[in-house]
Amino acid sequence: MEEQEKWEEFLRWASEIGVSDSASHSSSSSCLGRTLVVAHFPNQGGRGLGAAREIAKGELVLRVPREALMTTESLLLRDEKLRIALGRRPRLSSTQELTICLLVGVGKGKDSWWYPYLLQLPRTYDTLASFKQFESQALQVDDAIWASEKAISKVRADWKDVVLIMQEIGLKPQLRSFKAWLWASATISTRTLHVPWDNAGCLCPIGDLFNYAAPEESCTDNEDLSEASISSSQMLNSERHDEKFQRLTDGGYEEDVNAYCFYARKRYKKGEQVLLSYGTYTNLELLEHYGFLLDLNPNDKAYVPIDSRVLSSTSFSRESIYIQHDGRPSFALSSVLRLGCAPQNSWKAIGHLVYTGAQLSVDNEVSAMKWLAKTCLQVLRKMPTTIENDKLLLRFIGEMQTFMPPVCCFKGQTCEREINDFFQADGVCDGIRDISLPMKAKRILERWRLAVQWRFMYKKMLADCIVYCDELISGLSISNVSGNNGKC
Ligand SMILES: C[S@@+](CC[C@H](N)C(=O)[O-])C[C@H]1O[C@@H](n2cnc3c(N)ncnc32)[C@H](O)[C@@H]1O
Repeated sequence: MEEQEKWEEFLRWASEIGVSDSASHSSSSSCLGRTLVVAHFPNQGGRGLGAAREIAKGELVLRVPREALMTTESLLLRDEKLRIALGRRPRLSSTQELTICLLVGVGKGKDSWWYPYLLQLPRTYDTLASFKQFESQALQVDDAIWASEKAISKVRADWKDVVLIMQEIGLKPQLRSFKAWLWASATISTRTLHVPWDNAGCLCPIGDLFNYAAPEESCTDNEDLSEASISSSQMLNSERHDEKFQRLTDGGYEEDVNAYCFYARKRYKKGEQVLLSYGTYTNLELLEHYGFLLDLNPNDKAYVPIDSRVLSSTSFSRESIYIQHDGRPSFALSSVLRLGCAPQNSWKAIGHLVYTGAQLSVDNEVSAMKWLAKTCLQVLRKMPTTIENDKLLLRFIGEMQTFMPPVCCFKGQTCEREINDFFQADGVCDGIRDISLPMKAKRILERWRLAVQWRFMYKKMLADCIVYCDELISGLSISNVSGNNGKC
């Protein structure tokens, strides 16, 4: 079957089971077309859902009935043998169960009820768990390397746990392999949506085509519902779901209608991509769970080492002490630094002031900012490459992704060693012919690009923090001098 045919078959199947982008009932052969269309958005997730018309903020844009959702429960309902096998293993995690169920579903081929949906799933993913040693090392920052190594060993341990069960239930050897497990776990990690009855969540046909945008803090007034040109029934829906604007995600399972419902988080023009917030994630978390990064992520964070004595003398959690995406210290980081730069014997007495976020004194503020700038600089200096090196390397990787320049092109470049390491990495040179890279090498190249982009953005946050601190210090010094002048 041609790709187009498979796709139309999928939309027909979804329409027949009640998936719809329209509030009014329709017997159309496609579940989309009235509010949403599938389109390609090269810089924002590739395949995604675009607005088929102007969409008002708060409007219901898609409804996926419970029957269409692929969950462990719905899969087990259709497979008694599997239900009995899993029933005998109560120690499996809900995600392990769903992963096995998904592989069993894939193994059924055309006999699976979800076959048209399964055919549309991506073949590969770039989540941290799929990183090999070369890509993990390319992250350069210990915490990030550790996160990727942890993700890799977790997915392997989960697989080892269930190999016997998969054999027992007669899963074909290629579906029992680690490669298949990695694929199924990444499918679940990147595509499941929350449901109240299962921690593993659900796979939601059509609903999982929404690409991600980070949640915004507040919605602008000029996008108010009253201005939107929506019908009264849509308005009713909008009013009913007013509270959803306050939430971090804009879709959810609704018991009263037995369906997963998705709402527009803002007004969309025709043709614009309709995006969904899966939650608040740093770039490392996005990479870990979804295999991509945002160039501009308002929730990104960089952690710097802090003296444990200062840390333990406040009640701020370690997670709250970070540099923000724009280089500014978080409230907790500023507070902790102010305390750390004050004499230790005064910590108890000034603790309450620190929690209010107030500056203690100009000198204290300058010391805190100096300490932060110095720490960022030390961290940057310890990195194997600079921001400029990474920028250049990203350019080279981009070029290598479109055409393969001869290796001698990189001779003498600062990133020559890392490029050589790429060619030494497992699988890159297998089957390499003149200028075209084999598929496996292209996958490694993409994951390497993500790793370099991640470390580049991490370093950029530290560099921006230095600029922020320097500006603050000079501002404070000027006002201090003029203040002193005034006194004199
Ligand atoms: C739920 S799926 C969204 C649909 C997906 N693009 C598809 O073709 O099926 C989530 C995946 O889409 C991609 N994605 C989503 N939002 C993205 C974004 N803003 N930028 C880049 N990739 C994104 C990532 O690969 C992610 O794992």
